[in-house]
Amino acid sequence: MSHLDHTPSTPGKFKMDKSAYPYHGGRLRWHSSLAKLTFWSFVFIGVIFIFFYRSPSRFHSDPSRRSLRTSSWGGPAWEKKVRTSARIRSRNGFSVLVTGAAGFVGTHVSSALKRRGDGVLGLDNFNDYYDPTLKRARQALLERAGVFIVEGDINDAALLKKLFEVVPFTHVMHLAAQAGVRYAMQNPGSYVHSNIAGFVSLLEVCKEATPQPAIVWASSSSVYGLNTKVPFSEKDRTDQPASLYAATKKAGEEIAHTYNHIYGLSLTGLRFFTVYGPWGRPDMAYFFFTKDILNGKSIPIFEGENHGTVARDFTYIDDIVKGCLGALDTAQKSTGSGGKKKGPAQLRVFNLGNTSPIPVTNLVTILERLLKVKAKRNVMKLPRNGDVQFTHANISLAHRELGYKPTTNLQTGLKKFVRWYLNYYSAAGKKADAR
Ligand SMILES: O=C(O)[C@H]1O[C@H](OP(=O)(O)OP(=O)(O)OC[C@H]2O[C@@H](n3ccc(=O)[nH]c3=O)[C@H](O)[C@@H]2O)[C@H](O)[C@@H](O)[C@H]1O
Repeated sequence: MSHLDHTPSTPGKFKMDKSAYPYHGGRLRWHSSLAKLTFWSFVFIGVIFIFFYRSPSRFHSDPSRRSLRTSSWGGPAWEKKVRTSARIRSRNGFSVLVTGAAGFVGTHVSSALKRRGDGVLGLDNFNDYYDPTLKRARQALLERAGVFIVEGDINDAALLKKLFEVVPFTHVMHLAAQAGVRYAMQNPGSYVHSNIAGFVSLLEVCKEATPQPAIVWASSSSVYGLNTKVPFSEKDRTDQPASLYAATKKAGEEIAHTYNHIYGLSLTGLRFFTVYGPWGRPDMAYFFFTKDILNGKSIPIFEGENHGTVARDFTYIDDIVKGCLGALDTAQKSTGSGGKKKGPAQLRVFNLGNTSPIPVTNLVTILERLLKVKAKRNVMKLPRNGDVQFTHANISLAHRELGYKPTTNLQTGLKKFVRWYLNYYSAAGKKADAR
């Protein structure tokens, strides 16, 4: 019988029993030291394996985990870049921290603020929810305009604290989020990480700041969920979200109420309505429809029950930027400092839409004309993926309070988008990467 039969099933309790061996003298001692060496080598390899296997994977596909890893920051040169970027260059200007600055809306808002003389510092984790090269190209655009984007995650409290130590930001334009209605079914953790934990992490640093900044942040038209009353008004119910994305944006509005109530933070939520335009997001329909029409690929066009149309109140990016700047310009100061509230603070929510919902099929027709290519339409029932059948914004409140007045219709806006798309993707022979 081989001595292996004496090996218990739980190796950890394994104890070498010499009596199981018939040999004595030098040979026995040699055998037992070889066995010990073999045993401890396996233990050592096991420990190494566990260490590497358990450590965060550099190639983990879940952006919500990788985005916590931030590149190195700090030091005098880095602080100088931060201060220079955030320096106010116009009388009564603002110093704004723009989170998600390498994103679609973030890039446009940062550029507009910088152009009018505000100080702007960007923060972005450059995750790969969609093509990071597009984010890097936006970053280069902003760098040329004098906007520095710190590479980091809004969940990195130490980094946020450092930024507020270096710059007394007057405002935060919070646009960093996990966007996309349908992706929430594939990666729910990313929505909790960015839209809930990330927002709380940011608010925790803002409430401790002295002075506290005023905060304007991106909510979403999706909070109206399954509502049927149109157009959607800010006072309407928002308790029937159709997607996890919508639920995290609704939660954001409740979290904003809490930090306003306890700490005196001035908070303005903007409910964006399907924003589109140059430098847009490849995961959105107008963008990947363009790519697929050009590539002769069929495009899935959703329709409602009984062939009902699916429509969106598509809103052009330049109009959205005006709404964002109007919200920043009318934001009252936060009343607290160092985490202590000193009086009631402003709390607002606005619809930023175009007030003219357009069926998706019409969007495709406009794209066909602009691209001069016939689309291969694959009409299909609206899948149960978090999509809603229609959105339609009542913007009278934003018009009254922010002076918000959208001027770009879908035909005009898509023409500008297509011009940018053809130029961007042909210029460097870039491959369009839409999710
Ligand atoms: O307003 C918002 O707050 C949200 O706007 C955007 O969501 P949506 O309005 O869903 O935009 P988008 O995906 O471009 O689909 C456009 C239309 O095409 C339909 N659609 C979509 C995909 C497809 O394959 N086929 C199709 O018909 C689809 O049913 C829809 O009717 C942002 O992504 C989101 O982050 C959030 O900001």
